[in-house]
Amino acid sequence: MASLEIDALNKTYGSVRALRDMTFDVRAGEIFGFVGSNGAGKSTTMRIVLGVLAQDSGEVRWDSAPLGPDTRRRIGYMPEERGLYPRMKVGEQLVYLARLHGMDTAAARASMERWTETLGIEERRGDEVLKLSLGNQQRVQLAAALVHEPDILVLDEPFSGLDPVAVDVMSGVLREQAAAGRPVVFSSHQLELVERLSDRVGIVRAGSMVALGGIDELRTTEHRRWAVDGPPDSAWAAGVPEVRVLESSGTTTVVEAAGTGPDEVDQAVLRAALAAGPVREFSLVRPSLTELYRDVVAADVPAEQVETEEGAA
Ligand SMILES: Nc1ncnc2c1ncn2[C@@H]1O[C@H](COP(=O)(O)OP(=O)(O)OP(=O)(O)O)[C@@H](O)[C@H]1O
Repeated sequence: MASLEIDALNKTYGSVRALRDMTFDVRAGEIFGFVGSNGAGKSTTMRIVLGVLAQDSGEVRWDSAPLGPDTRRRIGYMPEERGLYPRMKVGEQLVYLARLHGMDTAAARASMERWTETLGIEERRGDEVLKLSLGNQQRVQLAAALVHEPDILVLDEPFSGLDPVAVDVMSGVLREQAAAGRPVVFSSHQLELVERLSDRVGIVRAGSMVALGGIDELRTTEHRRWAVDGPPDSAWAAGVPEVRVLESSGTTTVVEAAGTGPDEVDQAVLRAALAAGPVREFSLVRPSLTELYRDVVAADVPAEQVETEEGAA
């Protein structure tokens, strides 16, 4: 099945190096969460995919072929800066956008009706966009990305500013789109949401991809921690080589293996705990995406990026 490949993109704005060899792929039928701090390069990458911005080098491919204007027309894009006509009515605007993408009037109208219903804004079809709340404007923006029935979805912060019900509606739509075999890439700073929704996640720092994979994959490779519910204090853990106590509360002790540690360190932990008393629970503690993100993003940023960004400020 076709996938969207972002291959070694580089982009410089004056003295700011926004992308350095940005590389990842979004596979057919998957939701890819694109995360990174402000200014990391997410919007720049998405704009290059859309062709609204040109890269200095690198390539974007769909189904192994470089992306051209025809394929780009098959992308549903939600730009960060949003792009609706504020004085145009919601329904007319969506029909107009669908027509621009080549749909005939009847299909455009049917698609507008379907998406406004799915997104809960059918009552607002006759209203000018600027009269809508911010959250409803965002629902219209998603409808605008979907109304021409695209094959690929590229959404820049689609969840920002949405209430929990709207987040659920939007998440449901993204899941359905992926289930229909489309690659879906979205950026967000809401890491719990990204963790819940994404099949794979890419963490960007200073214009490069620094961690990439399924959530479980990322969580198991970075940390080796165990929670033990058993002996009443954590003294038993002191004697286990290469292990330190992270937390201790009541009968629960959380320990971490130093470095990668030997493979059988979990067995050594369990044996030490059992030697001190009965163990009721022994489990691997997996870090959340937020913890992983902090570890990865807080690592040193290349000096060049810091200098150029300060220089540009
Ligand atoms: N039009 C532009 N002119 C000059 N510099 C720009 C321009 N657009 C982006 N940049 C710079 O490029 C870098 C990457 O910005 P980009 O908007 O891609 O980041 P982002 O990851 O989307 O950030 P955010 O999470 O804040 O939206 C930043 O240093 C930014 O200041």
